[in-house]
Amino acid sequence: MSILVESLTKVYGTQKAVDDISFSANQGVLGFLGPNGAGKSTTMKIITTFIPQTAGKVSVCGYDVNLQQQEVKRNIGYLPESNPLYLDMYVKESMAFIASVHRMKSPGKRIDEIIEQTGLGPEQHKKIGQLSKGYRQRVGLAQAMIHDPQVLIMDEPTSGLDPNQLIGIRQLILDLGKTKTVILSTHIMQEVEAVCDHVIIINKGKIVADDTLSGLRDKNQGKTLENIFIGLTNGLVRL
Ligand SMILES: Nc1ncnc2c1ncn2[C@@H]1O[C@H](COP(=O)(O)OP(=O)(O)OP(=O)(O)O)[C@@H](O)[C@H]1O
Repeated sequence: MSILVESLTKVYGTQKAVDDISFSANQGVLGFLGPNGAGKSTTMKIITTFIPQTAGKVSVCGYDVNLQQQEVKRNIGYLPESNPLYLDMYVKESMAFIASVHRMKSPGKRIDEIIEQTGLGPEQHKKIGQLSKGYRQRVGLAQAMIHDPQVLIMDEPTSGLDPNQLIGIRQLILDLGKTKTVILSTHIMQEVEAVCDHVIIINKGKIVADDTLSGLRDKNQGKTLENIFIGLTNGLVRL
């Protein structure tokens, strides 16, 4: 199992952001959905070792996020929601920097490969600060993928992109899901329909649906994914 989350809870002060959730993920694209404040980013930050949990157990490729952080980081790529980038660095220079953080030896070939894969070729000689939002997002993706991790966690990777760029990034996510485990957090239901095999819906820190996209549709015949989401996150339906 690539990702195993067991009875995970996170409390910030008096606020319970994640409340005793369990799920697993394997190769493919898992859509991680929920309304604002549901606990998605918190869960992703725990899986990627950025913050500790209050209770429960999380492992990535068999490695415990608390006890084996280096192994987890080696196996995971993370594109956070507001992705911090070094605006003064050139695209290629930034890739080389991230490769050095991962202690990659002779990363030149891999950098060229990832620039090609993320469609950054035409912009690769620019500074990150000179890039459009969509291309900056591609830089973030390229940085998350440079060390070829088995697991990729993406927090709203297509927010603010134009329709052409959206298609490009979605295709990339779809391709990644053929060999890797991808967790994709998004508010765009069309995107979920386009790329996800498996869907988890979280509401107020609790999982209210965990199913394949087709399973979810079968159980809610005639409803759009948007209506299923609204029903589940307003407490009207429980699966
Ligand atoms: N550092 C923090 N300190 C206190 N409360 C926090 C902190 N980070 C998140 N929270 C709270 O935890 C809850 C879950 O937040 P989280 O960011 O995980 O939600 P989300 O599902 O990612 O939302 P969104 O879709 O808006 O990004 C929210 O009520 C939020 O205010």
